[in-house]
Amino acid sequence: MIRQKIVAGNWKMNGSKASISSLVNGLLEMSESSAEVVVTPPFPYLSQVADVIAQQSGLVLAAQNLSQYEKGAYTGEVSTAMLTDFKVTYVLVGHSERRSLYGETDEVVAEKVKMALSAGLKPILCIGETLEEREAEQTLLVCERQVAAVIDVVGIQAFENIVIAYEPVWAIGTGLSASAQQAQDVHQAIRANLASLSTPVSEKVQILYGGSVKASTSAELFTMPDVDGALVGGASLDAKEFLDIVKAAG
Ligand SMILES: O=C(CO)COP(=O)(O)O
Repeated sequence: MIRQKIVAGNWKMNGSKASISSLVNGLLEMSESSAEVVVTPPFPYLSQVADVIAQQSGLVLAAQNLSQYEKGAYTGEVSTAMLTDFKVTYVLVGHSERRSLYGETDEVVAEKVKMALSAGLKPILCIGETLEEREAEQTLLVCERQVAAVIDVVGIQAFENIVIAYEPVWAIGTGLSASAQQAQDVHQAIRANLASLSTPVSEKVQILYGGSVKASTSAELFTMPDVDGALVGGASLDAKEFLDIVKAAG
């Protein structure tokens, strides 16, 4: 099955009004691409980016996080209704930084996925093992556990509307990317695991790779049959570098 590639930039906690304006303007130089191109600004800049991309199709808006609660006394949180108000399409859920620095458990991640889906947002479910877990040969076990926790809450069919991002923790922000083959091996195993529950769903689900993706490594990465795009951190802060990754996706 042909799956559309997604190239998503996760800007994390970076930028200012001025730098984000110039980054988005740089991205508007994008030429035709068969890939879906997604940008994920920090919350305060969603509106600024939404306004620019409303006038220029080709970029799709994502948020970095959401609350698992609907509304009310949750100081500092952002609800799905607020995200849909700004025409957000995708939302990252369970990024490893959220899991490790903010204590998001598999259960919280699953609740957030459920909340996102109920509002019509598409979750990009981030999974991946630490270096310690890889060395203990637990990579697949960890990924399967993280996916299973979500299946338990939303069911396998819901994965028709969920994107998976495999982001090995040891490759995030370290400059140490997984090789294209290492990514392919894990993606294939994740898909096979989903196939044991539903082949149509497993064939449809897009699995992105994230972790030190650069323009120079992305071409090989995108030749892998089970790699359906990339979730890019650092390199997405540079318009030219990011657009080169988009180009490599086709
Ligand atoms: O965490 C990531 C994307 O969500 C990857 O970050 P880097 O590309 O900076 O390693």
